[in-house]
Amino acid sequence: MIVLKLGGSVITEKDRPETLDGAALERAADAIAAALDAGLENLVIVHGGGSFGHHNASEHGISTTAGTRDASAALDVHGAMKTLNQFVLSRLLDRDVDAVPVHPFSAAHRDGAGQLSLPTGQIETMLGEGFVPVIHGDMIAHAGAGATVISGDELVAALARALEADRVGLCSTVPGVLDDDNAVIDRIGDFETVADVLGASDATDVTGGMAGKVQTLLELEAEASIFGLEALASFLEGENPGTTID
Ligand SMILES: Nc1ncnc2c1ncn2[C@@H]1O[C@H](COP(=O)(O)OP(=O)(O)OP(=O)(O)O)[C@@H](O)[C@H]1O
Ligand SMILES: C=C(C)CCOP(=O)(O)O
Repeated sequence: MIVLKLGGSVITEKDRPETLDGAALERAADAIAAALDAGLENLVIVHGGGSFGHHNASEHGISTTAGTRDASAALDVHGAMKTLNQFVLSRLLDRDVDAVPVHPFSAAHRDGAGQLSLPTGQIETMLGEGFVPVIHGDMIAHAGAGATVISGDELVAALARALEADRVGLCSTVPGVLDDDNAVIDRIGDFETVADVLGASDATDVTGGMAGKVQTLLELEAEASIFGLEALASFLEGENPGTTID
């Protein structure tokens, strides 16, 4: 079982609202289709927002903790994420990947303590029937707060736990987590050691950028890799490119 996130920073032009990076998405779709053709099974794809979702959420003052009870604001963010999801699906379908959507707003929620509930029976059934589920960062109902943002990174962690993933990969716009000299850090085992070099995203981002990503992945039992688009094929072939978080 592999849970793979396509970072919004890779598949979109993150600093230009609602702009796809078509060439990057096609490269990612090529690598995924080739891996499936070569026999890869049980792949769940998660994608982030990039320039879809983050700008809308930021304009409405919505984050993972600050919610809204205004349905049109929630649907503005959700709609942007569904638009991006449609782009991802169509590029995969063009390559004969049997990709199908999963929209968290209709399935997941947080309780009053912020604890996430994400049903996965539908995803397991999709996998069992040979589909490739494609789920995305979204809005979800949040008890006491209206609706808040759920990041793709949080979905990756929840899915990795629930599906007992063997491998977890985050394909981002950087070749890994970078140190002060912009060199890729090979392995990260605790937050404190790298806290000084971890920042937010360079672009508008309501879910915490690299710091949030590393923190979420450190809580996972499974090892996770953060790598760039050039290393996606090698990750899908079984290697651990970029930075390993364990
Ligand atoms: N030490 C670091 N090493 C690498 N990137 C870092 C570091 N500190 C901050 N960053 C920023 O983190 C960004 C990656 O996080 P971001 O959340 O934007 O990625 P993503 O998951 O690909 O996108 P999205 O959140 O839109 O899905 C990089 O583009 C960079 O701007
Ligand atoms: C709706 C939004 C903004 C979700 C974003 O998910 P992420 O890009 O993985 O942080």
